[in-house]
Amino acid sequence: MRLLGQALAQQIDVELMGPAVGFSIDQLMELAGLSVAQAVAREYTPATHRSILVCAGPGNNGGDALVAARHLRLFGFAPTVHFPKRPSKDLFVNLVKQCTAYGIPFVDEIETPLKSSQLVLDGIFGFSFSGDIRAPFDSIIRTLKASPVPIVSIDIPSGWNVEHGNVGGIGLEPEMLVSLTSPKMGVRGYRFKHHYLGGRFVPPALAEKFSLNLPAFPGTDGIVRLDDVVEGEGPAESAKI
Ligand SMILES: NC(=O)C1=CN([C@@H]2O[C@H](COP(=O)(O)OP(=O)(O)OC[C@H]3O[C@@H](n4cnc5c(N)ncnc54)[C@H](O)[C@@H]3O)[C@@H](O)[C@H]2O)[C@H](O)CC1
Ligand SMILES: [K+]
Repeated sequence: MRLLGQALAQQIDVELMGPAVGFSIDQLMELAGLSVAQAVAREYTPATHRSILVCAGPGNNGGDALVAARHLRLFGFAPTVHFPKRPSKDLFVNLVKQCTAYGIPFVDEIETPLKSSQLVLDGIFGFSFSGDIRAPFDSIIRTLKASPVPIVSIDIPSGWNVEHGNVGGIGLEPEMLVSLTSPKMGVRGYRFKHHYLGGRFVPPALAEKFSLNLPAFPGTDGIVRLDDVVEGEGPAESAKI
């Protein structure tokens, strides 16, 4: 598999939504979030991990988390969402509306709900994260790091540099990662307890164009388990596993 740097991940995103392919962000986000919920349900059950604290950030990684929350609710889990910085775009307003219609509560702080959660879903930052973690996400990430509740991260653990990984150890340390499109360079060399690839939406011609070398998704599944340590070599943008 080709590991993606920040620029390449963003370029593929742009091409997916460009004139040649024609996806809308809503479509991609729905498929991404559904695959995250399916991967969570593959590894955890409502009997043991019913209460899930979903932390949604200010970008599309947060949108994926809101979509996943909605599907997790239908799969028998009880998500609670913390979404402190909400974009004004219709897409996000409607995702909040949908969660509310599904009876999913929104909370203003995470300390209390974290104590009664069995799992955290990390949709704080994705492939556009860079620089030092700004408020309020700095304290959210600190609180999550200090908690024993296991974390599932969407696309890349939040706080990790997309290309260089957990620089300074400031990022989350999830037990599960659901990479979307293809794993990011920052996770090279790490072994997660569970690592899945989701986001089964890349047209074969685009995968070919970028030499993504994606694994086969079994049957009709939207997810595939990646068992190996994420390895890769070569310069930025061209690392492979
Ligand atoms: N093709 C795909 O794989 C798809 C992936 N999806 C998901 O989208 C995210 C990437 O979304 P994007 O909106 O580009 O960015 P982020 O979610 O990473 O967040 C940007 C957001 O965060 C703010 N920010 C950046 N750095 C910091 C910082 N240091 N401190 C505080 N805030 C920061 C920034 O200002 C923005 O507001 C990808 O990872 C997938 O999860 C799509 O859903 C579908 C297609
Ligand atoms: K994340």
